[in-house]
This record gives sequence, C-alpha cells and structure tokens, in this order.
Amino acid sequence: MKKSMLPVREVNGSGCQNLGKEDLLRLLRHYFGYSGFRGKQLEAINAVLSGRDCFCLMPTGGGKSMCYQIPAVAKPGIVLVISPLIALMENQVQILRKKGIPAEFLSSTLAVNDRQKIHEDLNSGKPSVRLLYVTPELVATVGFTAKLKKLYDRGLLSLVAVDEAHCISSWGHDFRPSYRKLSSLRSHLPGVPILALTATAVPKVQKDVIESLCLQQPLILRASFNRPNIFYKVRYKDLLDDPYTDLSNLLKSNGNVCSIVYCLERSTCDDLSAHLSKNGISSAVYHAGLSSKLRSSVLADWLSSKTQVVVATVAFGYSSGIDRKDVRIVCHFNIPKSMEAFYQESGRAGRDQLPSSSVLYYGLDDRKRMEFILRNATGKKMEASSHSNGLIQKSLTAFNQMVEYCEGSGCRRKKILESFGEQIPASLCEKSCDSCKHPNLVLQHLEELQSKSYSYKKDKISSTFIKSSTFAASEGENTEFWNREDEDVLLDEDISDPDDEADIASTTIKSRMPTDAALNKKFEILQRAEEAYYKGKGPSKKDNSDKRIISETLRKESKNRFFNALNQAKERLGILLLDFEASAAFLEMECFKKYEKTGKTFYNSQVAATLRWLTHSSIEQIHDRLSDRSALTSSCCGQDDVSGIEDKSEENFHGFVEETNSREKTDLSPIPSFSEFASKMGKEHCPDSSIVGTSVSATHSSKNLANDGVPMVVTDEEKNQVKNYHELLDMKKHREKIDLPPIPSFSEFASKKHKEHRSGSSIVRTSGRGKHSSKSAEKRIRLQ
Ligand SMILES: Nc1ncnc2c1ncn2[C@@H]1O[C@H](COP(=O)(O)OP(=O)(O)OP(=O)(O)O)[C@@H](O)[C@H]1O
Ligand SMILES: [Mg+2]
Repeated sequence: MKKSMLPVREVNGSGCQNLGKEDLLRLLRHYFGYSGFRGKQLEAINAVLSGRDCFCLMPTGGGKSMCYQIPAVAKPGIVLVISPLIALMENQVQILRKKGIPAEFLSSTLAVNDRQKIHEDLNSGKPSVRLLYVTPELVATVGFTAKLKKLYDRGLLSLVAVDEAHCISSWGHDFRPSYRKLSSLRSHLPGVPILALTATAVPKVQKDVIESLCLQQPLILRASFNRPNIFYKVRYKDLLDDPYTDLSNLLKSNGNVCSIVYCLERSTCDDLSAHLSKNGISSAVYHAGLSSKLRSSVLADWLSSKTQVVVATVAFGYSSGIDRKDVRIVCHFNIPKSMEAFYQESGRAGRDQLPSSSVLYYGLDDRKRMEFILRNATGKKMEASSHSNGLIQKSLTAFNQMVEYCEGSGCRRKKILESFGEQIPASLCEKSCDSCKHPNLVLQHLEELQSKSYSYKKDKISSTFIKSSTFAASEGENTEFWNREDEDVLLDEDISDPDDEADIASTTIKSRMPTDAALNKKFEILQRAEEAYYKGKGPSKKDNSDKRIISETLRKESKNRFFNALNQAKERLGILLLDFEASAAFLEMECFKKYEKTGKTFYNSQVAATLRWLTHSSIEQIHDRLSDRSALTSSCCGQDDVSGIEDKSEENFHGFVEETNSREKTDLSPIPSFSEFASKMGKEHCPDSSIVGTSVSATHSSKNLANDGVPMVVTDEEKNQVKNYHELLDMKKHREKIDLPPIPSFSEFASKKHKEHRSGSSIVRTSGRGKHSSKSAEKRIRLQ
C-alpha cells in the first residue's frame, strides 16, 4: 500500500540543519521500514542537508542510495540523481513509488506522453516529483541543461547525486566518457550540494572524481569494504574433470538459488546457460549480443525471480546497482581483469546481508588469455599514444592482484581488502573464505596447480597463445571486454541506443568484412527467434513438439553454413588444412547431439555461436578443434570404427608432405602430379577431384568393394589422398601468391602432433579415441 508523504519541515536554506538524528530516523522508518542507519549514511545525509559537498565511499550493497533518498524526503525541492543505467533507474523509481515517494526517470525509452507529463510537472509552480533520475548523456544535452538552469533559478534543486561516480575516472574500471561532461554541473548550479557515490576505493579514482566534479571541500566518507556475509572461494578448473558439471552441481547443491555467473565470452554464456538449463537449473543469458529488448526481459525475469541464474558477460556487471537483494551466489567462470571489477561483481551477492558466496573458477588458460587481452586491449585503445606501455603495465599489475588472489595462499578476504588499502587482521575473516576454513586443502590444490602450471608452460603456451593478428579484435567483440569503456560499442542501456534497429545498423557498420555483415544478419534472425522463444511467442502450444523438431532441411542448411564459414575462414586465414565437408558435418553433429532433445531454438543458438567462433578463431584453434573431426563424426553417427583407414591415409599424407618438404629443401623440381603420387602409393588411376570430401557413410561400401578387388573403384583411402593432395596444392599455390612468412613446416607440425599423440599429450588424435579423449576434447572446445 502506498504511504502518504510526511510533511516536510518548512525549511529555508539553513533550516534543514535543524533536522536531528531522530527526525531522520523517523523518515527512515516511515518510508523504508529500517530501524537504523548503516555505516556512514547518517554522516552523508547530514552533510548534504547542510549544503556541503560529499564524497561517499561505501561498499557494494552498503546502502549508498539512502544517502540521497532520505534528503529527498527531508528537504523540499528536487534531488537530481545521475545514474549510468536506465534499468537501474527504472528499478529504483519503481521501488520508491511503492513507498509513496514521488520519483521519475527521464530517458529515451519513455513514451512521449510520459516524458511530456514529467516536463509539465517540472514546469508547474510546485513540482510534485522529489527524485528525478537521469543519465549523464541527458545532462550533457543543451535542452536539458537549460531546463536544469530554470529549476535552479526557481530554487527547486536541492541536491545533485552522482551515483556510480567512479565512471567519471579513466582510472576506474568502468570509465564512461559521458560522465566527464558532468564537470560543468558545478558552474551551472553553484551552491547546490553535490554528492558523489561509489564503491570503487582506488585513491587515484577518488581524487579524479573529486577534481572532475569540482567538489568544494567535500566531506570524504569511507566505510570499510569488508563484506562479512560473503564467503570467498576459488575453484581450480585445471584440477576439475569438467568445470561445467562442477558449476551445475554447485548451483544445484545450493538449491537453485538466485545467482549470477559471469563469463568472459558470449559463446561461453550461451553454452553454459544451455548446460545449466539441461541440468534443470532455471537460467538465462545476458550479454550485449542480445537485443536490448531481450536483455531487458532477461533482467526483468531475473529481478522478479522468474529466472534464478543469469549467465552474463560484463555487460551485466555494468548493471551495478541493480537491487536484487537475495543473490546467494556470484560466480566468475573466468578470472576478472582486476580486483576492482571482481569486488564490484562479487558484491552483487548478499545485499540483504544474509550469508552468500563468491566462487571464482580459475584456469591457467584463462589467465593467459586475460593477459593477452589486456596487452592488446590497451595497445588497441592507445595505439597512437606514448602512454600505452604504461597503461599496459598498469592493467597487468592490476590483473596480477587477481592472479595472486587465486594462486596465493592466505586469507582471500584480507587480499581483497588490502588491495583497497585496508589493513585488517586475518582473524577478521572468521573462517569465511576457503583459505581460512580449509587451509590444508587449499594448499594441496595450489601445489597440484603449480605442477600443472609447470607442464602447462612447457606444453601449451607457445601453441595456444601465439595467435593471428585478428585475435585481439575478435576477442574484443566476443568478450565485450571493451564495451564498458567504449561508448561507441553497443552500450548496455545507453540512452543513445534506443531501439533494436539502431543496434543492428550499428553492428553491421562496425563489421570489418562484408562476410561479417551477412553473418550478423543471420545472428539477428536467430536472436529474434530466441527472443520470441523467451517471450513465449515461439513454439505455439498447439504444435509445440513439431516446432521444436530439428528438421533434416534445417540440419542441411546448418551444414552448408558451416561449410561456407570454413571457406570464409580459409580466406581470412590464408590456409586451412581440413576437409571442409567433414568438418562442417562434425560441427553440425556437435550442435545436433547437444540440443537434439532441447529443440530447435537452442540448436540454432548453438549453430550461431559456432559460426561466430569460426569467424574469429585462429588457425591453431580451428585445427585443434577440427583436425580429428572425421573420427568424431563417425562415432557421433554411430558408424563402425574407420579410424584405421583414417590413420593410414593420414600417415601416407604425412609421409608425402614430409617427402615434399624435403624435396623443397634440396631440389626445386615441380610437385609431383597426383598420378605420380598415387602410383607411388601403389594405386592405378587418378580419380576425379569431384569426389573429394565424400561422406563417411561411403566408407563402408567402398571398403567392401576394394576388398572385392574391382579395379576402378575409388576407396576412401584414395579419396583422402586426393583430398590431401589438393589441399597440399592449395597450400603451395597460396604460398606462391602472397608474401607470407614461410608456412610452418607441415612436416614438423604433423610429426609434432604425431609425437604428442603418442605421448598422450593434450592434442587429441584420430585413432584410439576413447571416452576420456573425447571428454578432454570437449573440455578444450568449451574453454575457447
Ligand atoms: N539503513 C539500512 N538498513 C537496512 N537496509 C538498508 C539500509 N540502507 C539501505 N538498505 C538496503 O540495502 C540494500 C542496498 O542498498 P543500495 O542499493 O543503496 O546499495 P549501494 O550501496 O547503492 O550498492 P551498489 O554499490 O551495489 O549500488 C537495499 O536493499 C537497501 O534498501
Ligand atoms: Mg547503488
């Protein structure tokens, strides 16, 4: 039930100073039902009521909003709240209205009529609104500045609150350029107190905020950043059989509670959410690859408990301030870039002060990946700047704190707080982190990790992280890593991003290659399908089952898409030594197997994610995933084992490639013709190249025929040799055409793989693929 407004004391200027603690407590109880102020709330409220600027540093969920909400009901006039997110504003306005406090937000998402009503109220003799929420972009417009001036001239502005004030600082982790424009507020509205609120404790950011907002002798309030109700824990991916299963078990064992799972990449979100859903956990995906409408509906469902788990990229982290109090678990499925980001994101847990957990899944691959991104992200943003080296160093140093949090022993809570300059005794933790609760177990894990790390460095770093030049760019698009810092990219709830059409146009314009535009279009169609599904418009009740069926036609189309995408990848990368048809079939089968039961929508989504992966992956990644696809395809199809045949042809090919390579080194005579090659292999004829890429199903019959000894029959072995030969020719032609650094000796590559296979290393080969090897292949694919 709505409450009526308590009469505001008639105050003129300094009159408010007379409001004592009891008066303020009365307001707190009346409107919010709380019995006492928390932390530094009372000091902040008193400061702004007395007309003083205030910089308020309180932890996430600490109750910063109250510092401007109480003044709004204690003092006549309007409190202007500047907030980075429309969703956050909507959320707060709804809550305030329910409590009987007249609050409004102005944004481009409002209907024209609603906007008009707000403006009419503001222009009226006595506006009823007490809290007016706006975005920084709106404040920067000439029209709104004029409106503010008018309110100011009429003495109606009582306070300007700048929420998430760290967004103003390029030193902060959420820098938002439009916040910079707020620096003119002080000169436009002299005498109106400014309250800056943030949970970002870095001293440099604090200084930057105070200077940028031109705060005058502000009262600086700093509460402890300790979140005693959050239990901190790290899980080591490299020591787990399957992190996906580990996560779903963790969520299930906690009773499907309200949770947030942060991932680095959109494709991981899609994949992980599908996995959780399959395991009976109510989950949805949130990332900037979704239309803004879909994002809003995911957020609304999560806020209203229709969905329990949101699997999100940092696009959701940007929604800091969204008030769902009962988030019990915040999980980072990939290591965040800094302690600041980690603190903010994990701080979404337990805002109701009840016991909650922060779980970070740490992986050595993830660490290297993030280091790579940080180097390139900073380089990319600062290409022309002489500061770039310093910035790279700065972000790597910040990241090292995160690594130390995971790889070091000792209290995790202490590490968090010390990174913000707070010195505490380890006893403060009271065994509410894994290190304090189970020190021996954590030490044991760290030892195991160390030995993994040693072999990891030896085996993997060179191959996994030497990426093509496209890596940095593609990482950015997939990970949304730069989104928060770059307003040109589709910013979450940016006021300048009012509708889906703008999203699509902007995405298309941003596409680097013409092929990307076509792909984006396809993604868009898939997104819409997904949106319809989530909104219940998708599968109709009548023929639900039919619509969910993945038809043969759809599967064929998907295969064709993969085939085309592989060709495009080949154009992009210069070379791909793969059988495209078999690889396309493998990728499609992977999607089908995974979502056969869940239905078309998820299947389409997985196809889209895989296509996206193909457009951005490096040669190594694609080869790693697909070089042994035929065996997988055959096993997926339930065919008999053909690995012997595959192996033999592969060995032949390897031998041939090696021989050709050694010829290359010693004598430059032309490459042998296929007939020469075939006769060398003991064959009698040269089959037509059109048979290249014959499906696996043909293998059996051709094998039988070959056994019958019919001379003109083309065996699969021969087909493979033809295919391999043509690929080799392509490779050579390509080398002749463009001036690339020498192709890495294929013989070295092939024999290295062979050796690795023999020694049972991480590269999974075709033959002898048992349950275990396919599992590790699956694991590797997921981590990409
Ligand atoms: N004095 C209080 N007593 C009890 N609960 C409070 C008090 N003040 C605020 N809260 C509640 O604490 C929760 C978090 O408050 P709020 O959203 O203002 O946090 P915040 O500091 O802005 O966090 P964030 O940095 O995440 O935005 C809210 O549900 C709010 O109602
Ligand atoms: Mg807040």
